[in-house]
Amino acid sequence: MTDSPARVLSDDELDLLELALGGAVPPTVLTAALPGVPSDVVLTDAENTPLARLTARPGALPDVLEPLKPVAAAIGPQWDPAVRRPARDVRADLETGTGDDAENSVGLLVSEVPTCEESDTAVALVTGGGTEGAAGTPTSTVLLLVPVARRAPEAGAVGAPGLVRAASGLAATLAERTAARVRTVVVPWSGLGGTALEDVGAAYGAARVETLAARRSPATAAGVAALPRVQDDAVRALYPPASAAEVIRATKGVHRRGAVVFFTGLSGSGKSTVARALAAELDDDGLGTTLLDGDEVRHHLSKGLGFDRESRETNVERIGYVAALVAKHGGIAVAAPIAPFAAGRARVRTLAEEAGAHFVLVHISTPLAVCEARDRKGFYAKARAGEIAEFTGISSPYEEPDDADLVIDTTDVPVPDAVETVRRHLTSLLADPPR
Ligand SMILES: Nc1ncnc2c1ncn2[C@@H]1O[C@H](COP(=O)(O)OS(=O)(=O)O)[C@@H](OP(=O)(O)O)[C@H]1O
Ligand SMILES: Nc1ncnc2c1ncn2[C@@H]1O[C@H](COP(=O)(O)OP(=O)(O)O)[C@@H](O)[C@H]1O
Repeated sequence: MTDSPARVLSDDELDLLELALGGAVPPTVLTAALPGVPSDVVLTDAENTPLARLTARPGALPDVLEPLKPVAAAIGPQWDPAVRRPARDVRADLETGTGDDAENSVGLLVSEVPTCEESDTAVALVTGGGTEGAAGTPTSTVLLLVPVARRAPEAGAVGAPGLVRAASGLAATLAERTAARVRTVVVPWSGLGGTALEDVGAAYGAARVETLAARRSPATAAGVAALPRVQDDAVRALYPPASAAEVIRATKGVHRRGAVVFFTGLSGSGKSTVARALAAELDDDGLGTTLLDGDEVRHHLSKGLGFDRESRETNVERIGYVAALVAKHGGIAVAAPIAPFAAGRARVRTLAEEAGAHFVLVHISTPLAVCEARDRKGFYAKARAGEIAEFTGISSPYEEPDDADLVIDTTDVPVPDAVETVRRHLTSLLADPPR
């Protein structure tokens, strides 16, 4: 770790950092998007993981970007390392031409779930039929560029995992209907930084870039825009008004009983990693999920609180209060603080139950030795050296839960398995009828 000042990046800024680290945009684009950034700064995620260092050469704006730790990967198709690759690696593949052809390549931007019309457009673009590109020459290499943001999609919109799966469907269609070599490439993209998505696509190595959704005909665009209304109209045509209102309400999830999924465990045990991946999976299942990550909460809800027993109890109580509020209105709250004390955890269970919500206590029981060996943030080394007081597991206690609904040791349980265990448990609870 370095002692340079740290700057915690938002989800959108993290997307831009990942692009810059991968060589898709120059570091100056990142610098310009971080107003007031000092000339030597460590960029971290919301969990304080030092991801990169940004420094300035004399007399210039910061434009030297040095990776420190890899950006943590969650699970889901959008995080598959086979498709979420740095721009420079994708470009190098094209240029060294292991069966690829950089000169005769096209990048197809799949920024929205492709319609039938766009599948046909993509085939036409690749075979050279009826398009202005490449003068009728079939394209030999296709990059299906799928821009995905970390931030949650708007309610009702297809999220990142769904978009990647839909793009893979298009890749299969292209492989079937054309002779081109097709690769799906996930591009971290929040829109921040002012660079055009087409230019970012070009930085992945494609000779030209086409945006599929921009080629939608007015009729298709209007059809897509009208879909939610059409669905409700179909319900109204089948049911009398009072029944239709109930059917529409039910399809929008208004009646669902909420839940609080509360992770507890040592620092570095894997709470955030599993909780984040779980929240993304639940979102993808259409269950609106609110993530209350331990470290992130301390930047906002619990800003200024320390790590003495009383401050920790206050912190956990606040998390429990917000989580119960979310769950009371049918939402799913996923919280991941250390929550070292049994009394605080019991209080959260009570708050959730009083809100009529399900409560799941997940103990991430990864042993101290493993957490310390991971030391992603360098805190254990500092705690051992006496530079951090009252550090959980070193100089402050962790009371092991005896009431956990699930106990998962991530030493030998991979992230997807841990997520699946919690998801299965939660899904069976949510199958309960509403209150
Ligand atoms: N003294 C001390 N002890 C434990 N942890 C410390 C301390 N100082 C800072 N940190 C960082 O803060 C994160 C834990 O905050 P929490 O809000 O989860 O803790 S608590 O529930 O209030 O006990 C924890 O984050 P995670 O590693 O994500 O658990 C640490 O990075
Ligand atoms: N099976 C696993 N489950 C969760 N995290 C794992 C696993 N294997 C390795 N890790 C790593 O352990 C670290 C856990 O950190 P984090 O999720 O921030 O823990 P916490 O939130 O409990 O402090 C991450 O760097 C993660 O990549």
